[in-house]
Amino acid sequence: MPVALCAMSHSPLMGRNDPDQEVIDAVDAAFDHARRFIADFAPDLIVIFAPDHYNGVFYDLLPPFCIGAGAQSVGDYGTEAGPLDVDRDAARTITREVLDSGIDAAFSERMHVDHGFAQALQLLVGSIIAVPTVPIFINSVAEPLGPVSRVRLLGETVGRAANKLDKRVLFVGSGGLSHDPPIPQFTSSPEQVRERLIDGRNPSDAERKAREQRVITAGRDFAAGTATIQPLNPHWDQHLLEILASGELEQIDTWTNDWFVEQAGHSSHEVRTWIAAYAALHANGPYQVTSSFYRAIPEWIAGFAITTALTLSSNHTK
Ligand SMILES: O=C(O)CCc1cccc(O)c1O
Ligand SMILES: [Fe+2]
Repeated sequence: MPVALCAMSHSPLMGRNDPDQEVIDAVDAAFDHARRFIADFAPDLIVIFAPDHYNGVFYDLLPPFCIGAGAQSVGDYGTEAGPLDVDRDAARTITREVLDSGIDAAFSERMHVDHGFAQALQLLVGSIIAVPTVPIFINSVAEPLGPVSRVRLLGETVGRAANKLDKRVLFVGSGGLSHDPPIPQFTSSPEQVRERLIDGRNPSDAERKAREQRVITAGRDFAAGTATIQPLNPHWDQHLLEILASGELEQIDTWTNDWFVEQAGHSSHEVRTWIAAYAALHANGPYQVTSSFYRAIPEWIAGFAITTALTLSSNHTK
């Protein structure tokens, strides 16, 4: 069965701290294109790779990867809350293949997910329950992180597993590219913040709002040039997009985690979700990027990209 890919940056500052209308229109057009691409492909299943931002996964038990056979969206930043429509059988099949191949992914029957998953699903297919989904968490925020090469191998095995499902599978990656929003680092945080990073589920409405407001304010300051957060890096972003489009994903294996941070900020690790999605596509044969949008958007604290891709064998088949 054919497979396809859509990878996209997310940012909860969309609609909250907007850039010029011209930029919004360009992003809207790129999302319209992605939505049409997905509608034309008509996926039976979405396998979505996304990070978490201390809303669903915490330092009390922090796996590098986790596959959900059931998942619950926390509804941060006004995203849709509640259960995702998870294809439990597909999740178990994929998990077995991943574990058999020697990738020690965690597994959850009730994975808690945040805007990393929900915003992507809402923007691409309208809702967190529009299309049966297998959600795959990739830690991209909470250090320490393992080598990025492992993410490629995870994606590859997920791609092989998806190939055996007898379903039209869309791989989605959600996150990135260069950006450094104000997410606390455990080692440099005071005790009270550490506690929230260890076990911060179910914050009060006031706590959640205060946190969200801090990020929104940071976006305003960043766009005004008065924030201390790291600049976006459009050159690095373009370079990454070129490598992903080339299919030579092993090139990224040599990039160290420190280099990601130096070049593109702490949250650039979120491109792990893109690497996994592209590796999953790659496992199904040579592919072609069919559309690629990029803008550096400081208002959203995001090197913001949207790409779509198809394996050559899925082109023009249905
Ligand atoms: O609230 C947070 O923890 C971070 C929100 C956030 C902001 C900009 C870009 C992102 O990718 C993102 O996730
Ligand atoms: Fe993010």
